[in-house]
Amino acid sequence: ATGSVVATPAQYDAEYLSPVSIGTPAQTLMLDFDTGSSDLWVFSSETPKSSVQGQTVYNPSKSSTAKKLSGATWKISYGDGSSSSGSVYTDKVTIGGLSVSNVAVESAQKVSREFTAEADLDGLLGLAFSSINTVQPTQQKTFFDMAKPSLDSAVFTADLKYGKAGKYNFGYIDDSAYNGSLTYTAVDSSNGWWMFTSPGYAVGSGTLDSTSITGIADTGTTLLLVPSSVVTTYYKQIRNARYDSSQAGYVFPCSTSLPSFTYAVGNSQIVIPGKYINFAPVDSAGSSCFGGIQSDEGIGFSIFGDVALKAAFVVFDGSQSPRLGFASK
Ligand SMILES: O=C(CN1CCCCC1)Nc1ccc2c(c1)OCO2
Repeated sequence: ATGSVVATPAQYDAEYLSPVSIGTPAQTLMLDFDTGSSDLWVFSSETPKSSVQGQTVYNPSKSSTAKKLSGATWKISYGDGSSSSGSVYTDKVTIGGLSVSNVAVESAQKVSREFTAEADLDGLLGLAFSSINTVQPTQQKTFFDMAKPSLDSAVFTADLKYGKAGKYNFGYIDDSAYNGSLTYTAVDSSNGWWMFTSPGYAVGSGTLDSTSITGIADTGTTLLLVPSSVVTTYYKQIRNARYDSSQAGYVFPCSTSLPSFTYAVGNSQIVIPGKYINFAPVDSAGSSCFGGIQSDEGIGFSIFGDVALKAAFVVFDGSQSPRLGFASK
């Protein structure tokens, strides 16, 4: 089996949302596919009304295929400080024509204010390793792990785009979606993430600096978060860029033309065009813009978020020895 679903950007490409059908008859919600976590959770009929502001909710009592996972609970907090928690059902989940039965659908009984404020986001679909799923007392498998036995190939691919709809595919690699060839690189999944080491980077047309960057391929994080030495080197190339402590990041005039940022993958390179690194205006006047490359200070590793991933076609290979494949496009 295979599946293919659109990934539509929201809020200046801050997140990408995909339609997911849950239950019988189908209840379709817009979920944020997150390769940085491993819980499929949704706004639901159990979410306090005061916490639901525009989201579409999943109602298990209206699904003939829903089953309560008795005694199971979940609780998750993300690097940006947001969090959610609740109860667990199993139900049929269909993504882009790919149907999987008995998938753990985690019903939110609490969500933090960041999620309430995100009217377009109805939940998350975790695509990291099942070893970091938060359901207790019985840890649950991700949608991808549940689908794997039925897939033509044990892979999914992320083809996110700048300011327009991209795609997530399951079970196959669309060789027409990228240029040249895929370069595969080793993954350390021991902490549950798609972690890899980029052997170097370059700013603009400069030569490759062989400072390696170890981080996770994370579709759920908006920006590229890298060591401060790399951040400093990048913004040093931009006359009017400065660190704005009130924004806790580098900003520059929105009219600035930005240098590209290149990250190495094995012996090949992915070039992030400068315009991808102008993330969003920090003020309504739109005079000052927030950089798409910021520091990974305090995280413990770097994060190749959407700013980095949307410059590539990325294969998440979930075979016996997981690996990541990158190609330019
Ligand atoms: O929290 C996230 C991504 N997260 C995915 C689920 C929705 C809410 C955002 N990323 C993240 C991860 C580490 C961080 C960080 C942000 O800010 C500082 O460290």
